[in-house]
Amino acid sequence: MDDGTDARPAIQVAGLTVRRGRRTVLDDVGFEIPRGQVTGLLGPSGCGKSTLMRSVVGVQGGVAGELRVLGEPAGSKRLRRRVSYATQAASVYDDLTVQQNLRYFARVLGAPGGDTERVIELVGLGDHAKRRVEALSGGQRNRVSLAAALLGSPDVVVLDEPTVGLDPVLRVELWDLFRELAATGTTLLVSSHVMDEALRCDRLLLMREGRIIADTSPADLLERTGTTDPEAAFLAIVATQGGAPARPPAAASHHGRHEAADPAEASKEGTR
Ligand SMILES: Nc1ncnc2c1ncn2[C@@H]1O[C@H](COP(=O)(O)OP(=O)(O)OP(=O)(O)O)[C@@H](O)[C@H]1O
Repeated sequence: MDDGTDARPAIQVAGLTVRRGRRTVLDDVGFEIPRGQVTGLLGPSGCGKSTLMRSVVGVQGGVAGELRVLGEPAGSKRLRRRVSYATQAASVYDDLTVQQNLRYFARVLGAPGGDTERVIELVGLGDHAKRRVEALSGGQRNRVSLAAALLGSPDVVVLDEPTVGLDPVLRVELWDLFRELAATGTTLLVSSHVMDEALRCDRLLLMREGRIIADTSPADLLERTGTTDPEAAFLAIVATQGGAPARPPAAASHHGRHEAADPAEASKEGTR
């Protein structure tokens, strides 16, 4: 666990450019993420959120630029147990129970005994611990994946759209969990295309078309744009940049999952 004595930002990114195939998917992106806070990465589908997260955890190919996590180069061995990542597609075994999945991941990660039960409770799956994952709903499966990302209490937790497919009550519960984790010193980077979730973050990175268009806090975002809701704020920022009107991120309530086109990339995906 991060002891909080290192004042450097948890994540430092400068001049990050990513090419996927012939496309420049991230274009000269730079930002810093403070420790012990929830930073939201928000933007419309396809703007590059997943690519950015994959870069931060060191599993993205075609990356140029400077990326440091907890002071180490992104993806370095020393970060293996300190940084966790839950992809959009739940990375779990269907034919095992929730508990068996997490016991397996706990062994692989060398997480302490008892951690399995702790994370199952944290994500609210206590009543489903003995059920096979194939019998769970999509949102419950995603929470198994989230639980795996919390094993071993990593210092930095990167979560790609963790609230997709959840009902409003569960969404609120998960955001409360993120806040609790941050209060104990964990740094969270959480992506969403639902702009309402912006208000639950400490910091915000708004993205559009491979660029960061705002690096701000929820209060500053609303004040700066003179708006009362984050969706309007996003549109206001796009307008000030002279861009074409964007389809507001929140307009999409459902959301397809990506598969890495490159099998090498796909094989690198996992909960950690
Ligand atoms: N394997 C790939 N090869 C080439 N281009 C890709 C590949 N994967 C994604 N892209 C493109 O990169 C861009 C960014 O994709 P990315 O998945 O990072 O966006 P996103 O903001 O996470 O979207 P979503 O919210 O829908 O998950 C998109 O335009 C997408 O079409």
